[in-house]
Amino acid sequence: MAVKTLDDLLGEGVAGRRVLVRADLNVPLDGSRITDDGRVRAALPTIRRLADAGAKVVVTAHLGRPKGAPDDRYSLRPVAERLGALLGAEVTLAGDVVGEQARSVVGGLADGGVALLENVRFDPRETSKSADERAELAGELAALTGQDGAFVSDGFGVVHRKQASVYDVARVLPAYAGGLVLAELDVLRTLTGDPRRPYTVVLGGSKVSDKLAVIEALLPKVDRLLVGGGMCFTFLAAQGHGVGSSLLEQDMVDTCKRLLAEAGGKLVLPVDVIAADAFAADANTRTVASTGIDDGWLGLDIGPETVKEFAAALSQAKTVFWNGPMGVFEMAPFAEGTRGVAQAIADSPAFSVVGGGDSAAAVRLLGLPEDGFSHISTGGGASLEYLEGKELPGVAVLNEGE
Ligand SMILES: Nc1ncnc2c1ncn2[C@@H]1O[C@H](COP(=O)(O)OP(=O)(O)O)[C@@H](O)[C@H]1O
Ligand SMILES: O=C(OP(=O)(O)O)[C@H](O)COP(=O)(O)O
Repeated sequence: MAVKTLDDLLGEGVAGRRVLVRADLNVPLDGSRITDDGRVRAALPTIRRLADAGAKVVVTAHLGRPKGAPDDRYSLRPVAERLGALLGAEVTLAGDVVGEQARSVVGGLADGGVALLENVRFDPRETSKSADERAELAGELAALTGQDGAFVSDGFGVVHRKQASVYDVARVLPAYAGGLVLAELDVLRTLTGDPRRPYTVVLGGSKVSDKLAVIEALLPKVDRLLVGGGMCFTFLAAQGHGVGSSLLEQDMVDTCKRLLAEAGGKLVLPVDVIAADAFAADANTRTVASTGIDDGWLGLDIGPETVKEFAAALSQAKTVFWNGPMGVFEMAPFAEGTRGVAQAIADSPAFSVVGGGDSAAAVRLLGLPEDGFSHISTGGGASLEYLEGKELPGVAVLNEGE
């Protein structure tokens, strides 16, 4: 049976009904200041359509990776304010996830009103490995919507997570795919069929163990895999090079050795890096060969020779997918690698997709031309897992409906 969509739900009529929307509002923050609100903007159309149709919209989302307990640093307060400002209507933030405050805020919603529940990862059941615990939270989220509630899955960036507010809740409430999820899948589908070649994938960022697992599946599908960012140091260590205090996934070193052997010349690593003596914008820095980062130093960006090599490979490509910044672009001394690679993609006529919260933010924050990319996706890990051919739990569950 085909997935039911937001259009189907609107066709059924939502006036006066409480509709739970899972959005991905995981925005980059500097303290409590949102540095890029791309994900909030991407969530607007679905929320707006439901509110305009008279639904009482209850949004649930996560921010960062808190440890399953309330933590003010990860509060969605700034997001509620931004969402309200962009909608032009007040968005009340419930002070908890499914507790008394959530029930009271949701109970007080008028038709067309929007409320945001506090960071769903404050509840340990959200990310629990126990299906029973997740189902319990899903039941409590569903209960907030009352008798004729519905669930709209619109957090594309999180559909690869088998979590209570993404997966389990869709088994309890009538579930519908939101416009953002459908639009993202439409674009990514074009990359899985028969991409124009050479097909070059660029990987970086800091979610190293998540993404190392993806490389194995991607290698046979791509012509070139350029690896920078925090990703590259486990590979450099696997080649026997010193990586100093750089981001390193020690227990993946053997996997990286195997991947390097399997990849032949397809997998391209940096030849130089910008090393720093501290993780700070005012650290001392030097450009060093990637074959030798001294103890006490850490690689925080790819170097200028690497940017040239990556840019040359990208200029040949006909299809490009990029996820993960090449360095700690949030600090100016370590932004040039990301800027150089992003510019090379923007300059190339290839069909190009950039995915990921931080990668998309980098494009905007570094002032690159957004129209240089064929598509800017809100999901990094989700896009990668889709391209890898993996089933996305948050999408698969929508197919389970009656
Ligand atoms: N060499 C590095 N060392 C540490 N962190 C890095 C390095 N390169 C990039 N990063 C960090 O990676 C983060 C983004 O990673 P990730 O979440 O995997 O990307 P995305 O959100 O685009 O999927 C950025 O905050 C950036 O500072
Ligand atoms: O930022 C996200 O993913 P991304 O960094 O892969 O784009 C999503 O909000 C998912 O977050 P998670 O990787 O903590 O589950």
